[in-house]
Amino acid sequence: MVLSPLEQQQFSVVRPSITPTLFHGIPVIDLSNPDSTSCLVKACEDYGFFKVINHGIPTHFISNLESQAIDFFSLPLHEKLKAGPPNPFGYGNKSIGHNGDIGWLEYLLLTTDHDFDYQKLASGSPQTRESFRRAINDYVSAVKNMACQILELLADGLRIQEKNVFSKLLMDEQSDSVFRLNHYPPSPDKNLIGFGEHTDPQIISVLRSNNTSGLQISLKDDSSWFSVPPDQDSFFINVGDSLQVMTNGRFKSVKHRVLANSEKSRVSMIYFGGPPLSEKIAPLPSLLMEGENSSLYKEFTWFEYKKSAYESRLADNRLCLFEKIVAS
Ligand SMILES: C=C1C[C@]23C[C@@]1(O)CC[C@H]2[C@@]12CC[C@H](O)[C@@](C)(C(=O)O1)[C@H]2[C@@H]3C(=O)O
Ligand SMILES: O=C(O)CCC(=O)C(=O)O
Ligand SMILES: [Fe+2]
Repeated sequence: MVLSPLEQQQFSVVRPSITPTLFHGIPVIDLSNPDSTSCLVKACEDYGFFKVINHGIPTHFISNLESQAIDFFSLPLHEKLKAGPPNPFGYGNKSIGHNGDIGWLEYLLLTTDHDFDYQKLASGSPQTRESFRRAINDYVSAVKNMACQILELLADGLRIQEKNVFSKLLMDEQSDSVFRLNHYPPSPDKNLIGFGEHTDPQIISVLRSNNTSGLQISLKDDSSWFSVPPDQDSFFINVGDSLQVMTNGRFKSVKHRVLANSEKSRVSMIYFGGPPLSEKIAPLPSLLMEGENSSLYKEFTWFEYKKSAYESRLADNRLCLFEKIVAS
């Protein structure tokens, strides 16, 4: 990929100024260990981010999808562009969202229901497209089940009676979940931003990447960045804005970004578990203090939040529009 003069200007604006530190303290959750619940809750409170091992997702679902994604991204640009633009779903190149954000990446943004027209997936035989579609479906179904398992453990850890209070939103037929394949080619400059800083608007995000570094997280209100050592055999989980609201701020929606790598390409696959559009998002009553109106957020529907989020720039604080003004 080559940058146009205009893009060069835009990219120079997003050059990071702080040298990142490798973060070795990432909570590691062993999903095969029945005692992991309290560590899970703590990880969501402290960081809104953790790594999952012993997840039980078949390795071939991951490797099959990764190799088909690489085949797709290896196609000539004019073929890939036939699967775009991503409004809302399809192939995108450097431009992220519709409000001027750019990054050193190309991607495929897909619905997790059957709305996406796989015919758009560029050249190749109908069999190639069918096999790509099947690889995506197998992977997404497995990862969605894992996300639900995690959400049920979290509800349990928060002593919420209704164990599926979060997971039912992803399991709902109308769930507005998204799947994304990102490809960051080796960059001409090691300080280029691959995917600018942001929080994910949904409930939970499940990220898997190859062994190329680049993901960074920012902890709590600190503005310094920590690099996440890549691990292609594990999954990384982000708490999204909606889960922060449903837990009345107890869980933190983690700020993250990706720096491009000047030596190797990075391929990531992310499932964003979201609620149905009509779902009301508000702090769960059992997490509020009894007898007091301690809710930090105004109630909104996922449709309202998503609309507002998609009108914002990546780095904007999207939740502040929905925060209650607390009298001092
Ligand atoms: C700049 C934008 C891209 C984004 C929509 C938005 O207006 C703000 C949120 C962005 C984000 C971040 C997480 C996911 O990658 C994503 C698909 C999402 O739901 O919200 C992207 C959106 C996008 O790439 O369209
Ligand atoms: O590609 C990655 O590793 C992360 C990308 C990301 O944060 C996103 O797509 O929302
Ligand atoms: Fe993200």
